Amino acid sequence: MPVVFVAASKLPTPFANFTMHGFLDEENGREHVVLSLGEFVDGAPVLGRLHSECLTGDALFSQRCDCGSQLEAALQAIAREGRGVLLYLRQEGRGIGLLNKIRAYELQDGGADTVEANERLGFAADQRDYAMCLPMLQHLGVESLRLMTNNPRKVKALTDMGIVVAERVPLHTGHNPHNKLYLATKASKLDHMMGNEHQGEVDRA
Ligand SMILES: Nc1nc2c(ncn2[C@@H]2O[C@H](COP(=O)(O)OP(=O)(O)OP(=O)(O)O)[C@@H](O)[C@H]2O)c(=O)[nH]1
Ligand SMILES: [Zn+2]
Repeated sequence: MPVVFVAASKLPTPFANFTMHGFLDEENGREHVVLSLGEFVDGAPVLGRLHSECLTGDALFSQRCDCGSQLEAALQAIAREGRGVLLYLRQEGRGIGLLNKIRAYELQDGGADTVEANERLGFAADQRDYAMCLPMLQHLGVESLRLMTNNPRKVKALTDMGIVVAERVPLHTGHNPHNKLYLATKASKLDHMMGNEHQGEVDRA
Protein backbone atom coordinates (compact mmCIF):
# COMPACT_ATOMS: atom_id res chain seq x y z
CA MET A 1 0.00 0.00 0.00
CA PRO A 2 1.48 3.38 -0.99
CA VAL A 3 1.83 5.12 2.36
CA VAL A 4 4.78 7.50 2.12
CA PHE A 5 6.73 9.46 4.70
CA VAL A 6 6.55 13.20 4.00
CA ALA A 7 8.27 15.17 6.80
CA ALA A 8 9.20 15.16 10.49
CA SER A 9 9.38 17.97 13.05
CA LYS A 10 9.58 18.57 16.79
CA LEU A 11 6.25 18.61 18.66
CA PRO A 12 6.55 19.98 22.19
CA THR A 13 3.52 19.06 24.37
CA PRO A 14 2.76 19.39 28.09
CA PHE A 15 3.78 15.72 28.44
CA ALA A 16 7.05 15.52 26.49
CA ASN A 17 8.89 16.91 23.50
CA PHE A 18 7.83 14.44 20.82
CA THR A 19 8.96 14.06 17.23
CA MET A 20 6.05 14.23 14.79
CA HIS A 21 6.27 12.18 11.60
CA GLY A 22 3.80 12.88 8.79
CA PHE A 23 2.64 10.26 6.28
CA LEU A 24 0.40 10.37 3.21
CA ASP A 25 -1.73 7.47 2.03
CA GLU A 26 -1.57 8.12 -1.68
CA GLU A 27 -4.50 5.82 -2.37
CA ASN A 28 -7.11 7.84 -0.48
CA GLY A 29 -5.33 11.11 0.40
CA ARG A 30 -5.52 10.48 4.16
CA GLU A 31 -2.80 12.18 6.22
CA HIS A 32 -1.59 10.22 9.26
CA VAL A 33 0.78 11.22 12.05
CA VAL A 34 3.08 9.44 14.47
CA LEU A 35 4.33 11.05 17.67
CA SER A 36 7.51 9.31 18.78
CA LEU A 37 9.76 9.60 21.79
CA GLY A 38 13.19 8.00 22.24
CA GLU A 39 15.16 5.49 20.18
CA PHE A 40 14.08 2.07 18.90
CA VAL A 41 17.32 0.67 17.48
CA ASP A 42 17.77 -1.82 20.35
CA GLY A 43 14.71 -3.76 19.11
CA ALA A 44 13.08 -3.96 22.58
CA PRO A 45 9.25 -3.82 22.50
CA VAL A 46 8.03 -0.24 22.21
CA LEU A 47 5.14 1.16 24.27
CA GLY A 48 2.63 2.16 21.62
CA ARG A 49 -0.92 3.12 20.74
CA LEU A 50 -2.95 3.10 17.54
CA HIS A 51 -5.32 6.00 18.15
CA SER A 52 -8.24 6.40 15.74
CA GLU A 53 -9.25 9.98 15.05
CA CYS A 54 -12.15 11.28 17.13
CA LEU A 55 -12.51 15.02 16.58
CA THR A 56 -15.29 15.25 19.15
CA GLY A 57 -13.41 13.41 21.90
CA ASP A 58 -9.81 14.33 21.08
CA ALA A 59 -10.32 18.05 20.40
CA LEU A 60 -13.83 19.10 21.51
CA PHE A 61 -13.91 17.54 25.00
CA SER A 62 -16.86 15.23 24.22
CA GLN A 63 -17.89 12.89 27.00
CA ARG A 64 -19.85 10.60 24.67
CA CYS A 65 -16.76 8.43 24.37
CA ASP A 66 -13.42 7.78 26.13
CA CYS A 67 -11.11 8.87 23.29
CA GLY A 68 -9.80 12.18 24.61
CA SER A 69 -8.91 10.70 27.95
CA GLN A 70 -7.25 7.68 26.31
CA LEU A 71 -5.20 9.95 24.06
CA GLU A 72 -3.94 11.95 27.02
CA ALA A 73 -3.26 8.86 29.14
CA ALA A 74 -1.32 7.22 26.31
CA LEU A 75 0.86 10.27 25.73
CA GLN A 76 1.47 10.56 29.48
CA ALA A 77 2.45 6.89 29.68
CA ILE A 78 4.90 7.27 26.79
CA ALA A 79 6.34 10.39 28.42
CA ARG A 80 6.78 8.56 31.74
CA GLU A 81 8.57 5.73 29.95
CA GLY A 82 10.68 8.13 27.87
CA ARG A 83 10.15 5.92 24.83
CA GLY A 84 7.19 5.07 22.64
CA VAL A 85 4.98 5.78 19.65
CA LEU A 86 1.44 7.05 19.16
CA LEU A 87 0.01 6.52 15.68
CA TYR A 88 -2.79 9.02 15.10
CA LEU A 89 -4.90 7.39 12.41
CA ARG A 90 -7.31 9.47 10.36
CA GLN A 91 -10.20 7.07 10.35
CA GLU A 92 -12.80 9.17 12.14
CA GLY A 93 -15.95 7.50 13.43
CA ARG A 94 -14.55 3.96 13.13
CA GLY A 95 -14.00 4.68 9.45
CA ILE A 96 -17.38 6.25 8.52
CA GLY A 97 -16.21 9.88 8.74
CA LEU A 98 -17.22 12.80 10.94
CA LEU A 99 -20.55 13.69 9.35
CA ASN A 100 -21.75 10.10 9.37
CA LYS A 101 -20.65 9.85 13.01
CA ILE A 102 -22.88 12.83 13.78
CA ARG A 103 -25.71 11.04 11.93
CA ALA A 104 -24.99 7.99 14.11
CA TYR A 105 -25.02 10.14 17.26
CA GLU A 106 -28.42 11.51 16.17
CA LEU A 107 -29.75 7.94 16.00
CA GLN A 108 -28.16 7.20 19.40
CA ASP A 109 -29.93 10.26 20.83
CA GLY A 110 -33.12 8.48 19.70
CA GLY A 111 -32.22 5.26 21.53
CA ALA A 112 -29.96 3.21 19.21
CA ASP A 113 -26.67 1.90 20.53
CA THR A 114 -23.38 2.63 18.75
CA VAL A 115 -23.50 -0.58 16.69
CA GLU A 116 -27.19 -0.36 15.75
CA ALA A 117 -26.73 3.26 14.65
CA ASN A 118 -23.91 2.34 12.25
CA GLU A 119 -25.92 -0.54 10.84
CA ARG A 120 -29.03 1.57 10.34
CA LEU A 121 -26.91 3.95 8.26
CA GLY A 122 -25.75 1.03 6.09
CA PHE A 123 -22.26 0.68 7.59
CA ALA A 124 -20.52 -2.16 9.37
CA ALA A 125 -20.15 -1.71 13.14
CA ASP A 126 -16.44 -1.02 12.66
CA GLN A 127 -15.11 -0.14 9.19
CA ARG A 128 -11.49 0.48 10.20
CA ASP A 129 -8.46 -1.26 8.81
CA TYR A 130 -4.94 -0.86 10.10
CA ALA A 131 -2.88 -1.62 6.98
CA MET A 132 -1.36 1.88 6.98
CA CYS A 133 0.36 1.09 10.30
CA LEU A 134 2.89 -1.31 8.78
CA PRO A 135 4.73 1.19 6.54
CA MET A 136 4.58 3.77 9.35
CA LEU A 137 6.09 1.37 11.91
CA GLN A 138 8.65 0.13 9.39
CA HIS A 139 9.73 3.70 8.71
CA LEU A 140 10.35 4.15 12.45
CA GLY A 141 12.13 0.81 12.82
CA VAL A 142 9.51 -0.55 15.26
CA GLU A 143 8.98 -4.31 15.04
CA SER A 144 7.49 -5.10 18.43
CA LEU A 145 4.92 -3.24 20.54
CA ARG A 146 3.53 -3.16 24.04
CA LEU A 147 0.14 -2.03 22.80
CA MET A 148 -2.10 0.22 24.87
CA THR A 149 -5.64 -0.86 23.93
CA ASN A 150 -8.74 -2.70 25.07
CA ASN A 151 -9.56 -3.73 21.48
CA PRO A 152 -8.54 -7.27 20.46
CA ARG A 153 -9.04 -6.39 16.76
CA LYS A 154 -6.04 -4.06 16.91
CA VAL A 155 -3.86 -6.82 18.40
CA LYS A 156 -4.96 -9.22 15.67
CA ALA A 157 -4.48 -6.71 12.85
CA LEU A 158 -0.91 -5.96 13.93
CA THR A 159 -0.05 -9.62 14.51
CA ASP A 160 -1.47 -10.55 11.08
CA MET A 161 0.82 -8.00 9.41
CA GLY A 162 3.91 -9.34 11.19
CA ILE A 163 4.28 -6.82 14.02
CA VAL A 164 4.91 -8.55 17.36
CA VAL A 165 2.48 -7.52 20.13
CA ALA A 166 4.65 -8.45 23.08
CA GLU A 167 2.02 -7.28 25.58
CA ARG A 168 -1.45 -5.72 25.63
CA VAL A 169 -1.58 -2.86 28.11
CA PRO A 170 -5.20 -2.01 29.08
CA LEU A 171 -6.21 1.63 28.79
CA HIS A 172 -9.14 2.14 31.14
CA THR A 173 -9.81 5.81 31.62
CA GLY A 174 -12.37 8.49 30.81
CA HIS A 175 -15.42 6.71 32.20
CA ASN A 176 -18.32 9.08 32.91
CA PRO A 177 -22.14 8.97 33.12
CA HIS A 178 -22.51 9.99 29.44
CA ASN A 179 -20.46 7.10 28.00
CA LYS A 180 -21.67 4.27 30.24
CA LEU A 181 -23.85 2.65 27.54
CA TYR A 182 -21.23 3.31 24.87
CA LEU A 183 -18.54 1.48 26.87
CA ALA A 184 -20.93 -1.35 27.79
CA THR A 185 -21.82 -1.82 24.09
CA LYS A 186 -18.13 -1.94 23.14
CA ALA A 187 -17.69 -4.75 25.63
CA SER A 188 -20.83 -6.71 24.69
CA LYS A 189 -20.90 -6.23 20.89
CA LEU A 190 -17.36 -5.32 19.83
CA ASP A 191 -15.43 -7.68 22.13
CA HIS A 192 -13.55 -4.88 23.92
CA MET A 193 -11.88 -5.97 27.13
CA MET A 194 -13.20 -3.49 29.65
CA GLY A 195 -12.67 -5.51 32.80
CA ASN A 196 -9.65 -6.24 34.92
CA GLU A 197 -8.25 -9.04 32.75
CA HIS A 198 -4.78 -7.66 33.45
CA GLN A 199 -3.77 -4.78 35.65
CA GLY A 200 -1.56 -2.68 33.39
CA GLU A 201 0.21 0.52 34.21
CA VAL A 202 -2.30 2.70 32.35
CA ASP A 203 -5.36 1.40 34.20
CA ARG A 204 -7.29 4.25 35.79
CA ALA A 205 -10.86 2.86 35.95
N1 LIG B 1 -19.37 5.23 14.16
C1 LIG B 1 -19.11 5.60 15.41
N2 LIG B 1 -17.83 5.86 15.73
C2 LIG B 1 -17.57 6.23 16.99
C3 LIG B 1 -18.57 6.35 17.98
N3 LIG B 1 -18.00 6.74 19.13
C4 LIG B 1 -16.66 6.83 18.87
N4 LIG B 1 -16.41 6.53 17.59
C5 LIG B 1 -15.12 6.42 16.90
O1 LIG B 1 -14.51 5.27 17.38
C6 LIG B 1 -13.09 5.37 17.23
C7 LIG B 1 -12.47 4.90 18.53
O2 LIG B 1 -12.77 3.55 18.65
P1 LIG B 1 -13.24 2.85 19.96
O3 LIG B 1 -14.09 1.68 19.54
O4 LIG B 1 -13.83 3.87 20.92
O5 LIG B 1 -11.95 2.33 20.65
P2 LIG B 1 -10.74 1.60 19.96
O6 LIG B 1 -9.81 2.66 19.46
O7 LIG B 1 -11.20 0.60 18.98
O8 LIG B 1 -10.15 0.77 21.17
P3 LIG B 1 -9.11 1.21 22.25
O9 LIG B 1 -7.76 1.01 21.63
O10 LIG B 1 -9.33 0.31 23.38
O11 LIG B 1 -9.40 2.65 22.56
C8 LIG B 1 -12.82 6.81 16.85
O12 LIG B 1 -12.55 6.85 15.45
C9 LIG B 1 -14.13 7.51 17.16
O13 LIG B 1 -14.37 8.61 16.32
C10 LIG B 1 -19.92 6.08 17.60
O14 LIG B 1 -20.85 6.14 18.39
N5 LIG B 1 -20.13 5.72 16.30
ZN1 LIG C 1 -14.33 9.26 20.66
